[in-house]
Amino acid sequence: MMNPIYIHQKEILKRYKQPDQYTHKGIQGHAIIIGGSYGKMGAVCLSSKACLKTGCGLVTVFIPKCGYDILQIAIPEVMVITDNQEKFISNIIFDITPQAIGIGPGLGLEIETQQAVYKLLQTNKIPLVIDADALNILSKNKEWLPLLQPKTIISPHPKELERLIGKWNSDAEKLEKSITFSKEYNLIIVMKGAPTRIIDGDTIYGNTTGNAALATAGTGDVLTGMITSLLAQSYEPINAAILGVYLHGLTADIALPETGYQSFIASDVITNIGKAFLSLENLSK
Ligand SMILES: NC(=O)C1=CN([C@@H]2O[C@H](COP(=O)(O)OP(=O)(O)OC[C@H]3O[C@@H](n4cnc5c(N)ncnc54)[C@H](OP(=O)(O)O)[C@@H]3O)[C@@H](O)[C@H]2O)[C@@H](O)CC1
Ligand SMILES: Nc1ncnc2c1ncn2[C@@H]1O[C@H](COP(=O)(O)OP(=O)(O)O)[C@@H](O)[C@H]1O
Ligand SMILES: [Mg+2]
Repeated sequence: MMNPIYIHQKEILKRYKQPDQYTHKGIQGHAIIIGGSYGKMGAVCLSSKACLKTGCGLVTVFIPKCGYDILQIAIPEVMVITDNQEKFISNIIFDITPQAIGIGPGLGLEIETQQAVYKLLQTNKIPLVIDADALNILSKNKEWLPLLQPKTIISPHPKELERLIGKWNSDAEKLEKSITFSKEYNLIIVMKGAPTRIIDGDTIYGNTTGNAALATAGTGDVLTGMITSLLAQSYEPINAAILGVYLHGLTADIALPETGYQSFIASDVITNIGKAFLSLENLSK
């Protein structure tokens, strides 16, 4: 098995694209975040806000009806499309053409939601990030995996990964099984953990940022929004995954002296995305 390529500043600066002074929101990418269910609308709030704060020009969410007021009040910059169902998603239809889709945060596992995901995967050609319950839905329906477009990004935490690839007995076996899975379906796996590793076929990237402050509800939902944002801004999927994971970890490193491990929450990731980007800008000068 190959040694990991460690993602340090040098690796990041090779991949980071500086903003164009004359850009406008219409060419900064339009992303859609699909997720939410009754009691888990916070996951979509976090994900969509992180998506905007990572530089995407326009962000739309697709959520069940019960989330309409929540989203519009929590993040006025985000546009909202609702499902016909009140408490969960049952049919994903939207009349926009986004450049990237993030699906899964807070989505739930209702049978109708599972069917809606199936329908989307059957026709979707837009770059996609799959997380949380959308991954759990795939675990319950593994025969749908061949529907995924090449280089779709999946971002499982260890339990979600186990549901997808089965149990492992050592870290080496976990990596081996993940590489086999990545090659079989031609996927990029953001293998979340401490540290997070990114698997693209036989290539393993090891992230170098982040700390235990990230062990708190919703930080994964934020990461989904960040990676989706970079995809919508035309980053290649592997670069969106690498840069997203790096910046996400960097926010926790930047915030730690002020928040300590205990009081850091997922919203603090979002608050510090700006400083994380600025540190890249300073380095590239
Ligand atoms: N505010 C909101 O709206 C929020 C909404 N959210 C939404 O909730 C939905 C369910 O997502 P979820 O991840 O909480 O549940 P689930 O898939 O059963 O996994 C939990 C189990 O996995 C394990 N585990 C996890 N991490 C691990 C690790 N690093 N290392 C090892 N094990 C680890 C651990 O298992 P254990 O160790 O207990 O066996 C744990 O019990 C999803 O849609 C999500 O988006 C949340 O994001 C929170 C904020
Ligand atoms: N001890 C840790 N050190 C570094 N990163 C961590 C640690 N614990 C969790 N993380 C990171 O926090 C995020 C948690 O994601 P996830 O489990 O999906 O959370 P949620 O579903 O609540 O949003 C991942 O990016 C993971 O790598
Ligand atoms: Mg998660």
